[in-house]
Amino acid sequence: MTPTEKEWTKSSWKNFTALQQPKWPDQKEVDRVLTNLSQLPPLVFAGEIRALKSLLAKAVKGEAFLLQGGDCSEDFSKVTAPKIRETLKVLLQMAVVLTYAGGKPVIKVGRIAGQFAKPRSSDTEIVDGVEIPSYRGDMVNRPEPSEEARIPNPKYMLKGYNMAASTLNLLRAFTRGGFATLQRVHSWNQEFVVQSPMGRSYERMAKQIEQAIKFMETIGISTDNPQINQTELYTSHEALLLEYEEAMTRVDSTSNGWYDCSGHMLWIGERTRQVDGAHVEFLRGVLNPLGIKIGPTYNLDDIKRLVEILNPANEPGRITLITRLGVKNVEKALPPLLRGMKQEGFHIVWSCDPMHANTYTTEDGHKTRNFNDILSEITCFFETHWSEGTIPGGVHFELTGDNVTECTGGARNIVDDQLFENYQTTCDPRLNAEQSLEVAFQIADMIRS
Ligand SMILES: O=C[C@H](O)[C@H](O)COP(=O)(O)O
Ligand SMILES: C=C(OP(=O)(O)O)C(=O)O
Repeated sequence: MTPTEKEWTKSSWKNFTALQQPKWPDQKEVDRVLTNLSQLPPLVFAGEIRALKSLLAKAVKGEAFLLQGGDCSEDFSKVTAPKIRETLKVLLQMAVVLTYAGGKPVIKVGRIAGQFAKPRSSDTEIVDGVEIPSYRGDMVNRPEPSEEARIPNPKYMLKGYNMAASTLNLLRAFTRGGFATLQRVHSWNQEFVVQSPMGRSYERMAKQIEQAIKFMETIGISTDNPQINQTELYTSHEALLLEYEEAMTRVDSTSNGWYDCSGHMLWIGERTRQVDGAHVEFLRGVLNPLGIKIGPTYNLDDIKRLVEILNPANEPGRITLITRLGVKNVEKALPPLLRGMKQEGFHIVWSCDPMHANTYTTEDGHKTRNFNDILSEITCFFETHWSEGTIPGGVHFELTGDNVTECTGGARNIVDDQLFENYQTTCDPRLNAEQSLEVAFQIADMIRS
C-alpha cells in the first residue's frame, strides 16, 4: 500500500512504517502525554500558516526569497531570553542584507520553537568504549553521554511543547513590539561582530538604511507603519516525532482543513522521506507548507512521486525542495533534478541547505563543516539554477547567534584545533553569528550581480 490509496486521517500514518521513532519504555505514559498535548492550545494558527504559504508562493516565481535557519537541535537549557534574542538578531541581520541586495522581500523562517527531535545515522554510539543509545533531541532523551540520560522520556514531549510556547511568545513580542523595527537595524549587530570586517560592512549598510528612513520622514512619508516597525518570523522544524505532530494537528474552524499547529512550516528529512513511509502519509494530510530534504543519492522518480503525493493540486508555496547535496556532488546531482522537476511543471520553491552533506569529523572527534565548502555549494546552487532557467528561491542554515566555534573557516579562519574553544552544539555544527553574516553578504554579492 502507498499513501493516497486510503483515506487520510491524522493517525493513518500508523498503518505505515515510521523510521527514526523513539523506543519509549512506557507506552501508558506516552498515551497520557499525548492526550494532554492534544488538549493544549495550538502553538501557531491556521491563518498564519496560510500567510506563510502565500509568501512562499511568491518565492516560487522569484518574487520573494526564503531564509530558513536556526539551531540544529534546540536545547531546553538554552531556551532563555538572551539566546532567543541573539538567534533572532542574526536572522534579522541576514534578512536585511539579503533584502537590500536582492530587492525583494525575504521570508524569515526559524528552525526554532520546535526543533527538538533528531534523526540519527546510528541507533547507538560508543562513548569511552561503552555503547549507549544515540541522543535524539531534547524531546526524546538527554545529550549527556550516559546510558541513563539516553533513555527516551515521553514527558520531554510535553516539556518541548512548553519550551516552544515560551519561545514563540518571546519571538512574537520581539517581532511586534519594536525590537525588529528597521529604525533599530544598528542594534542587531552583536558586540562580538561589530569590530569584525563583516560587522563593519553591516554597519555601513545599516547607516544607509537609516539615512533612507530619515529621508522618507523628512519629505513627509510616514515611517510609523508595520512594514517598518514590525516583522514576521515564522517557525519550522522537522516533523519527525509523528505522535507529537499528530497530537498538535487540529481542524481549522474557518476552512475545515487540517493543520499541524506545532509550527508554521514542517519539513521531512532525508532519512524519513520514503514514498511509502509513515512521515509522507502523515504530511500529505496537513495543509502546512512542507520542505523536503534531498540528498545526493536521490532517485528522481521518487522525488516526483513525493511531490505528487504531497501536493496533488500543484499548489504554489506548498512544497519547498531543500537540496543538501554536498560540495562534491552538487555540480553533478543538481542539474538532472532541476530538469526533471521542471519538465513536470511542478511549482516549487528551490532552497539550498549547504550544511548537511558537508559534515566531517576532525581527528579529535569534533563534527564540523568548512565555511568554504558551505559557500561553494551555495555558489554552485545559484549558478546551476541560473543556467537551467529555474529559480533559486531560498537558503537553509544551521546557525546560532552565539560566538561558537563549530564550523571551520570564515573571516576569522577558525581551524580544526580551535573547535574545542566554544563547541556547544548537541548534534551538528552551526555557523556562528559572524559566519552567518558573512555568508549573507556573499549571497548578497551573488544576487546583486
Ligand atoms: O541534523 C541532522 C542529523 O540529525 C544529523 O546530521 C545526524 O547526525 P549523525 O550522522 O551523527 O547521526
Ligand atoms: C536532519 C536534518 O537534515 P537532513 O534530513 O537533510 O539530514 C536537519 O536539517 O536537521
